[in-house]
Parts: sequence; C-alpha cells; structure tokens
Amino acid sequence: MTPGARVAAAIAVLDQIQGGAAAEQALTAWARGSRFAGSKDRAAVRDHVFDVLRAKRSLGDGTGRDLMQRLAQREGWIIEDLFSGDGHAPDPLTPQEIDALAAPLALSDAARCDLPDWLWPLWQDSLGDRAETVAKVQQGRADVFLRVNMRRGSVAEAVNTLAKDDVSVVAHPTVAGCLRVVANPRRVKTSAAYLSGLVELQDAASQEAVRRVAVPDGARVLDYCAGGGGKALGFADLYQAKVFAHDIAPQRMRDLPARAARAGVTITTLASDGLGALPKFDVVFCDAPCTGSGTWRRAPDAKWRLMSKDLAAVMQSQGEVLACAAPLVAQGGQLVYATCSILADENTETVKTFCNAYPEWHIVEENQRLPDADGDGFYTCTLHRR
Ligand SMILES: C[S@@+](CC[C@H](N)C(=O)[O-])C[C@H]1O[C@@H](n2cnc3c(N)ncnc32)[C@H](O)[C@@H]1O
Repeated sequence: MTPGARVAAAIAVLDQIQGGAAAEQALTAWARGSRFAGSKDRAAVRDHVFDVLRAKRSLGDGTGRDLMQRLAQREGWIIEDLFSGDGHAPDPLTPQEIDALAAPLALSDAARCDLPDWLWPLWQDSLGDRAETVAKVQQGRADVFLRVNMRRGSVAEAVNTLAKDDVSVVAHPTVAGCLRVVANPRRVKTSAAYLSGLVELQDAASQEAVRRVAVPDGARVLDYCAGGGGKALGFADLYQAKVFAHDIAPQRMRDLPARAARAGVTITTLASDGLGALPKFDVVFCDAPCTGSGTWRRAPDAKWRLMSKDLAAVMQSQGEVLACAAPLVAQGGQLVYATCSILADENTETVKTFCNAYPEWHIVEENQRLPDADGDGFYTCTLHRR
C-alpha cells in the first residue's frame, strides 16, 4: 500500500470508530476485508489510528478525514502527497478544507489535554499541578517493555538472544530485569527469546509493582484478580513462593497454564467456589478492575468510551474485591491493592473507604506511579491487619 492508501484506510477505520465501533474491532474488520494489506501496512494503519485516538480532541474531533488531515499537519507530513487522489489515496483537500486547516482550533483545557469534559475536574483533583503534563504524556506513544524471566536465563542472555532476532533492547533505568525495546517491537512475539519463555511482555510499572511486594521464601501468594496472569507470572519468577491465581471470570486465565509452562514456573489456578475454605495466603495481590487511566497511551479509545457511570461501577467492584480478598489473608500477611489507574477515586479513595469499613486494616505503604517515558501509571497500596 502507498502512504496515501494507508491514510485512506485509517480514515475508513476512524469513521467506524467515530460511529461507535471499538478501535480493535474496527481495525480487525478492516484487516479481514483487506487481504492485500501486508503486516507493515496493517501496522502503519494501526499507528495512524492510535496516534489520532490519543489526541482526538486536540486534533478537532471530526470525521476520519478531518482527523487525518490534522494529524498530518501536526506531524509535518506533506499533505498534498498523501491526499493526492492517486490510486487509493484520499481525494485532494477542497478549498474549504484548506481554509479550515489553516485556522487554529479553539480548544477548552480538557480538549487541549485530550480528556472528556466530565473527567477533567477529577483528573485535576487527582493530579493537581501535574494534570496537564500527565495528560500530554498520554497523547504520545508508549514504549514496549519486557521482563526477563530469571528462571530461563540472565539479562545478558536475553539481550543477546533478542539481538539475534533483530530486537534491540536497553536496560530500564530503575526496574531490575526490565528491558525497553528500542528497535523492532513487533518482532518480539515471534522471537526465540519470547517463545522460549526467556522474556515476557510486561510494562515496567507492573514489574515494579510485583518487585515492591516483600515476599518471604515459601510464602503462599494469591493473585486474586489474575486475568491473563501477568502478575502471577512475575511473582513465580521472582520469588521462592507458591503462587496461586484466581479470577471471577476464570476464562480470562485460560492462557495461564501455557504461559506458566513457557516460563518454567508453577501456578495453581483456583476457582471462586471453596476459596475461603483453603489455607490462608501470606500475600493476596488484588490487581483490581479499573479504568486503566494510567495505560491510555496503549488503549486510547478507552478514555473516550469511559462514562462517569462506568467509573462509579468500577469503584464499586474495587470495594467488592477488597472486601472479598481481605478474609483470605493469613494472620500477619499482606493485602496488596493495585490498579493501573491514576485517578484518586480508584486508589486512595477506594482504600480509604475500605479501611473505614474494616478498621482492622491499615495502610503500610502506598505508591502512585504516573505515566512517563519509563512506564505506565500504576498504584499499589500494602495493607496489614492490626
Ligand atoms: C486489571 S485486570 C487484571 C490484570 C492481570 N492481573 C494481569 O496482570 O494481566 C482485573 C481483573 O479482575 C477481575 N475481577 C473483576 N472483579 C473481580 C472480583 N470481584 N473478584 C476477582 N476478580 C475480579 C477481572 O475479571 C479482570 O480479569
């Protein structure tokens, strides 16, 4: 596909999304109907779509065609070359479009920061004088990070094995065993290092969250909201612990046995029924359902789809998770609450509400990481029983 044809494809996908389709579904539907598109074309179209979605409001929030014109302008691309009308490229700009593009957009603070109006005050309450900076970080792309699985080899072995597949990495500045992919991130999943379990895809912030937990040798660790099992795999790799995984939706853990086998670790999945009758756990890690506001660079349509009623529902789930997980913690054990959100309502406020309802629990350590060049936003709070 020519660069113009890729822009035309992105316009079609963006129109679907602006019409209410989810981004991943719209991209998948386009790819299915475009068998002529190679992997580089699909990647380029996806990048265009996601670059627009991260900054949809500050680009003027119009049709797919309007948005791609504004993106091209922002990126300094030669618009006439892309909107040429040649082959499968979009039609040339009309005189009205040329005038519209020349006029600066009148943007509210929320639009400039690419957030929905209803969320902007909550965002400011949560982030104070960093509200704008953090919002603007989320307008850009996030790097891909890998966790070296120490059970399979060393960091040096991982770096060398990845290099053989042309995947270049550098060490994360603060998180041990974490590598930033600096070339060919799309080759990771087919690389020998990944297929042999030497590296796992995981954001630096999630890796740091697992490393923050002090897990004694022989401890029983429960990843209570395991989902795909990223945190459980991290615990099993890093600590001499017996690791268990649970999720209210057990089908989300379906790939975990294969992932654990690839990593060379043992993780026991547990059903909700009978969980309370099992011996208690020394660590119960609750990677609670959340808005994902710390990861919106990776899933940018989530911030546009989120409604205030969704935030209320997610906060209710978070309270339920803590209330159900707390009794599973052994005497002297730790309850760790975590989210990949940066909204105080889902973090400090949820924990405060829990501690008010269950005063036997108190906060021992709290950490809020904000999204930046070195990873996503992530919150952890360790609670002990009095
Ligand atoms: C943020 S995701 C977990 C991500 C996962 N830990 C990982 O690292 O890939 C939250 C998970 O919590 C689960 N969940 C939601 N409500 C729950 C509940 N009441 N009890 C247990 N799990 C719950 C969801 O099914 C979802 O898989």
